[in-house]
Amino acid sequence: MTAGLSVVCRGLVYIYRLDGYDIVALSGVDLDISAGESVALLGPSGSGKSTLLALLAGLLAPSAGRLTVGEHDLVRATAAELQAMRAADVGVVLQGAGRNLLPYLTAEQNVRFAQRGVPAERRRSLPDPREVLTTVGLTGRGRNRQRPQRLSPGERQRLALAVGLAGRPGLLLADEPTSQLDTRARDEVLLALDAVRRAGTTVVVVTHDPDVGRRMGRTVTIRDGRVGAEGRRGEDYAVVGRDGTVHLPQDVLRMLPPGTLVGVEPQPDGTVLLVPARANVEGVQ
Ligand SMILES: Nc1ncnc2c1ncn2[C@@H]1O[C@H](COP(=O)(O)OP(=O)(O)OP(=O)(O)O)[C@@H](O)[C@H]1O
Repeated sequence: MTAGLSVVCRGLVYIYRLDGYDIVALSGVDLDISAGESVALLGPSGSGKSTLLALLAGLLAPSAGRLTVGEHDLVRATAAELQAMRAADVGVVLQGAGRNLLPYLTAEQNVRFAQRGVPAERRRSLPDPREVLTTVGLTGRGRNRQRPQRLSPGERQRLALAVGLAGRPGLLLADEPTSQLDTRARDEVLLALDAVRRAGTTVVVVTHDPDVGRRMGRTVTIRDGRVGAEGRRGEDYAVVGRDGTVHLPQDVLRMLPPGTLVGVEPQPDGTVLLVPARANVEGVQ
């Protein structure tokens, strides 16, 4: 078993500075992920998913707010501490399997190479590369001795996962691990992610694929740089932001387009009614 790492984001902000302009990619993310939990990050293009993943990986430093991964405070950490965290505790699988792999090494050598980055005192307790390949279903038929080019797209993606897992991280982050795969290859990757989860690793996956979301147990939808909605055990919820705003689901937004005046009426049974103002009410257009 691997000791999964928890994640805490509080009012997390990230601003890109580009040609003198500020681009606010994350505008106050509040998110708790428990040790060993698996979460799919969903959301429209440009909503900030990849930026959040890069912050969790310690590849970007927060502009404001709080962020901890296990015992690591990623706001206070020095560059050397972040590097040590990445080497020992966090596995990152970049979008596009090939970007994670060295083409001239075999599958087994790719995993072994990734293990070299782990601090020496931890390296002794790492699993054999073949064991890591077994976790992602990549054993048999001599696949451990194949170079990435000789593997199928699904196998390559699973090898990329194995490379991310090589150092037995407490947190695995994967950006779009099932994109550009056919249904069968995608199912193989999902099975591999199930195995990673069962081993106790915390898993955060950025995806556009609703099936991946369903499989992960919990979905977190990023909208306009913050958590807009969550799905848990098949139920969908809007999330109240720290400023009291709520992103309404699309079907409700069609009934209450932006600019609609609504009365917010708490009910005795604990529910809350949103009542659109009638257009003929005096003073209300
Ligand atoms: N390197 C960068 N420099 C400037 N702005 C950036 C940079 N990377 C992302 N952005 C901007 O930050 C915002 C969030 O981008 P991000 O890539 O995190 O979103 P995303 O949800 O992952 O999108 P996608 O699903 O298309 O990958 C967008 O407005 C994007 O244009």
